[in-house]
Amino acid sequence: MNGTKSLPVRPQNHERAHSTPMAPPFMVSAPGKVIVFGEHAVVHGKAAMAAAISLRSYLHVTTLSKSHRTLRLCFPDIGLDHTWDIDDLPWDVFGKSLKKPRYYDMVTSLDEKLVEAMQPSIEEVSESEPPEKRKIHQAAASAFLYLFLCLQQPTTPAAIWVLRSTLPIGAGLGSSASICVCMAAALLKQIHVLSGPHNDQPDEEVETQLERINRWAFVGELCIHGNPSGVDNTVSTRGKAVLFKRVDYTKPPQATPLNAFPELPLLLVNTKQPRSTATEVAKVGALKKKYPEVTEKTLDSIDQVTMSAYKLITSDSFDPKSESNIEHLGDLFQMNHGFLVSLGVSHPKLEHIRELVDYADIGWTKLTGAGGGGCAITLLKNHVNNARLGQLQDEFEAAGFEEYKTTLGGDGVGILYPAVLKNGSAEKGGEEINLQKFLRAEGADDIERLVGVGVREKRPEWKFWRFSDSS
Ligand SMILES: Nc1ncnc2c1ncn2[C@@H]1O[C@H](COP(=O)(O)OP(=O)(O)O)[C@@H](O)[C@H]1O
Ligand SMILES: C[C@@](O)(CCOP(=O)(O)O)CC(=O)O
Repeated sequence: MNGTKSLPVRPQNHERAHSTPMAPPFMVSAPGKVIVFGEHAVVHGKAAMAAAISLRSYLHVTTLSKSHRTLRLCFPDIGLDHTWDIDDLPWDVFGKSLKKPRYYDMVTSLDEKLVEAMQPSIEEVSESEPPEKRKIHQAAASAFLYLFLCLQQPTTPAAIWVLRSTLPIGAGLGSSASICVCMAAALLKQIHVLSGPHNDQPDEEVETQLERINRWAFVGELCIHGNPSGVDNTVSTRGKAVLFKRVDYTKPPQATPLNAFPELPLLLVNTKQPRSTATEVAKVGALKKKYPEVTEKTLDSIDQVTMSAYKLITSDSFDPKSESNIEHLGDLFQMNHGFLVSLGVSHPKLEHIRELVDYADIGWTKLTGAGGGGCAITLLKNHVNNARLGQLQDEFEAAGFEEYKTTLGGDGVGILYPAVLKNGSAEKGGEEINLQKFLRAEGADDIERLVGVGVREKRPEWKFWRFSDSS
């Protein structure tokens, strides 16, 4: 079935009239991240340090009555609107040659038979779009469909899935991981295999839920960019900050929480140069194949930088207000960036940001995420002159870059069930967030205002799986 062409798309009136929702609409949200140290090296078994940011994805699920048999994806950020008939999906691949995975299984690679069986359903997505756009649509649709087929049944109720994000897409801030975490959590919630989240949930139970979501989010990431390390989905699921390492892909990764991640004075700047994580990761893979020894040594050096930063940040004496501590961390930023340049994943626009900061002499810059464009982070020196900073920000703007205001170390995946917020609303019982309202929100600020998890204001209706010792 082809999707509607014009967006934003709302259900037709007759669609609404015939739909007696079986379950209330609900929402799921998960954050993006910045990799502070160790991108790319982490794909090759080295350590990385990453923190959740306050920019997030939001997924809204409306279950339809039994008279409907459709599965509709409405992802307006990328202009995707596609509807499948649930009965046309390749359910019969399971049981023949392929055992259907269970929701608690650990899946670490994509099954070629399932990928192949899904192909006709993916081929019909955005047929009339230009190839580049179609690729973006098909990547997101494949991640969803793969998880849907693995986790749900042919008898699953019809639903409309609306996804919106306040994250820039393909800019190194983990947009793909945050949407995969949302999809995995919502699909698991729909089949009632998640307990909570609720206050006083024992830590072991919290761990089980987060692990379950994270495993499936990783599978979604496999569909979008082929060879993910898992750091992005891990920090997006768990929130806060983590030191992450995955040596053996058949086992869960090591993720050491960094609950007391320091409040670092960071600038986050987007070159707006589009690139794909898959391409950048493949570049490093090719370099390693061509020059195994030198590349391995460079990756090892990045590992040492990351571990050195970890030691520094977690030492009792670390104080972000201390000039020498910040300078130490800044030197590590500079070294990490240099190694990434030598791996070939920088971009002239990223170098331009670094040069502007270097000329202003107010901090240390490194690319963050896959590079090749996307974002850079700058660690500011203490006592930076405001006028100088303002001038630098003007220079960023003049170069066509965009700066984001964000805080580090927030909550991971959260659920709003049902999709109702008090919002100081006069509506009895609170304001119901239906999909029309969600689709009408214009831009990131409006999305935050309507359904944001509450970085600026308290939104207690959003629930998170939190450990007892996390502040
Ligand atoms: N808001 C969104 N809506 C739909 N798809 C998205 C969204 N954000 C990310 N994606 C999917 O993720 C892909 C970007 O992934 P990637 O190249 O890894 O970039 P990033 O560094 O932002 O994670 C997009 O091509 C698209 O398929
Ligand atoms: C380059 C890498 O280390 C980070 C990619 O981050 P992003 O997709 O650019 O946000 C890849 C990975 O860890 O899977």
